[in-house]
Amino acid sequence: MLSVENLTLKYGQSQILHGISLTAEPGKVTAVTGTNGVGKTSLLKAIAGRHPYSGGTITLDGKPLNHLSAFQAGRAGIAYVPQGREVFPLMTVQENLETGFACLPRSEHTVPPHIFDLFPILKDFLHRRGGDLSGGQQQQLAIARALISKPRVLLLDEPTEGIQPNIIQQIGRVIAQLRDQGDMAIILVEQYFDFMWDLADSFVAVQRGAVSLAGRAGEIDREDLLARVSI
Ligand SMILES: Nc1ncnc2c1ncn2[C@@H]1O[C@H](COP(=O)(O)OP(=O)(O)OP(=O)(O)O)[C@@H](O)[C@H]1O
Repeated sequence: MLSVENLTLKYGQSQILHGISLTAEPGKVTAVTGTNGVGKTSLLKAIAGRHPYSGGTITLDGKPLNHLSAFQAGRAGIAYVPQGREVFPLMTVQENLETGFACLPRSEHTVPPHIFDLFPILKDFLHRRGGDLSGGQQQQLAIARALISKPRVLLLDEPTEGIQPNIIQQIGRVIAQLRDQGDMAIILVEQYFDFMWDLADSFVAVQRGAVSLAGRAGEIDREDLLARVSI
């Protein structure tokens, strides 16, 4: 289980996260939602070692992850799918997938076949350049690349942003499949309300860098949550 406690984060003098706490359990989707600029991406970056946090703790299965670098976080089992996907446009799909090997020992540098069961289109397009894929295909590639390291925690930052509806559905099915495997904790940052409402096992609403509402599916009131994440 990933546990974040009282996390604070600053950009220069400006404090963005004011003591965020959440837990993400294996086999569950934890949705983090909120309007633009409340600090959702900053939270994921802190967990993924992409930006230093100024206070609080992050633990994985009880073991503190003390201000890890992105590489160390990857080695510890945390994979991050950034907002905007960050696919390398001039590299092929195969080469993009291979960048996911960075945190793995050389003996494990193979793309597991189940990646192509989840995303068959990537097998067909292995030799296409990343930049020639559609937005939805790039999103699938970005998730597949993150899965290469067999993470224990998968961080997804707005996977539906700018994606056509049929691919959104497909991405939803993949997230549900990964959740149902039972061994991966998934943190889904998402503003597409119905998508995350249908998928998540628990919810964390963030307002101005702090948690304003949190609870499990079934316990949380839909309208209450919706009101907190709407402009
Ligand atoms: N590198 C940075 N330097 C300074 N300020 C930043 C930086 N990155 C983000 N911010 C600011 O921090 C705040 C939180 O940004 P963040 O991207 O974490 O929010 P968010 O909830 O993910 O928003 P969005 O949904 O628009 O991605 C915003 O006010 C943003 O302008």
